[in-house]
Amino acid sequence: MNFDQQLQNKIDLKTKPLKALGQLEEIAFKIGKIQKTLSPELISPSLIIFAADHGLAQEGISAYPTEVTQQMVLNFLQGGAAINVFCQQNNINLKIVDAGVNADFEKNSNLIHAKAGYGTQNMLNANAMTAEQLSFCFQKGEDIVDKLTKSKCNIVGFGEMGIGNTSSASLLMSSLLDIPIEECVGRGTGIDDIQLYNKKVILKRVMENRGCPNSVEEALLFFGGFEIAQMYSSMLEAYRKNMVIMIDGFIASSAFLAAYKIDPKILDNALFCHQSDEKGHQLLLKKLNEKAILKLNLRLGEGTGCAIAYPIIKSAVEFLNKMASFESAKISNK
Ligand SMILES: Cc1cc2ncn([C@H]3O[C@H](COP(=O)(O)O)[C@@H](O)[C@H]3O)c2cc1C
Ligand SMILES: O=C(O)c1cccnc1
Repeated sequence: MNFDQQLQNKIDLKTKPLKALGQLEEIAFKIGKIQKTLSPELISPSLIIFAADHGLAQEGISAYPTEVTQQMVLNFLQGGAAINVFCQQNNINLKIVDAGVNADFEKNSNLIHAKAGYGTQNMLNANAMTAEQLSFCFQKGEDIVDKLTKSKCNIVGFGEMGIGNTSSASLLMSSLLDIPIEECVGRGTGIDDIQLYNKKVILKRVMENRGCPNSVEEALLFFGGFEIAQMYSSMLEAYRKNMVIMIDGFIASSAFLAAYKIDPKILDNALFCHQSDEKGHQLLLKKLNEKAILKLNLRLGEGTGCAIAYPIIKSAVEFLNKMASFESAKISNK
């Protein structure tokens, strides 16, 4: 029996009808395969929120003002956001990264300073970032995950905060998958019909003004943001370090899509924690041929889908390690 067969056999011989633990069995198989063991472990689960501002937010493409990005970073540091509550509930270690917020923050042990600028450029008039800023983001994203693995962490989720970033995510999705932008644009923080119409017009104009990117790097350079570029390189580094990678909603998935375009094998390490209500996410998952763990109509970001799905992921590992087999429990198998 090869390793895959041994792992499947261990799952199949648990005291349950064949396949009766459904998607939990797929998760257990995936994690066993990542860690190349029949007895996988989840160590020091962590979640990193990348925060940054977006120049395009000046164009009225979000329901909320840009100051909310910096205000939410303070909320994360004070423990008051949704992600704080769910991370605390599930013992997930949380770090916040200032990837390029339009404000300066006081030193804080939970805040990582990785500022590429005070927000991206307005993409209508210029590339979101310079080549220097992009390579800075790549370096920081890698360093952050590298440091995390020093604490033996082997499972990491990625979240984000940045008013206007559903626009970046839609532009990345449209350009990387060659799908018309209309199919990739949604209501983000909850814009109304008129604002949605305006958002589509603006994003079409961005695409005309920037042109068609010739590479993943160029797509990130054109459409940003700093938090998405850092998430992208962090995900690739997490893959190189063979971690289990938890993917949140639409925005995190757009960063993942960019990473996938560079190295499709990253899919082997990824768990899509939930299907966001943001239009575009369902199609993105379909294009990757991936099924999310949860569908709770969340449309928040911050990594909340990862933190909520984590106990389910843990259940998959627990049943694989702790459930009796037909043989050990002396139960008749068919
Ligand atoms: C209070 C508040 C908390 C948030 N936490 C995440 N987002 C989410 O909404 C933003 C994306 O939506 P859009 O592109 O429409 O601006 C991101 O910051 C995302 O993380 C929030 C948004 C708000 C207003
Ligand atoms: O799915 C997401 O990541 C999302 C959706 C809406 C707003 N912010 C984030």
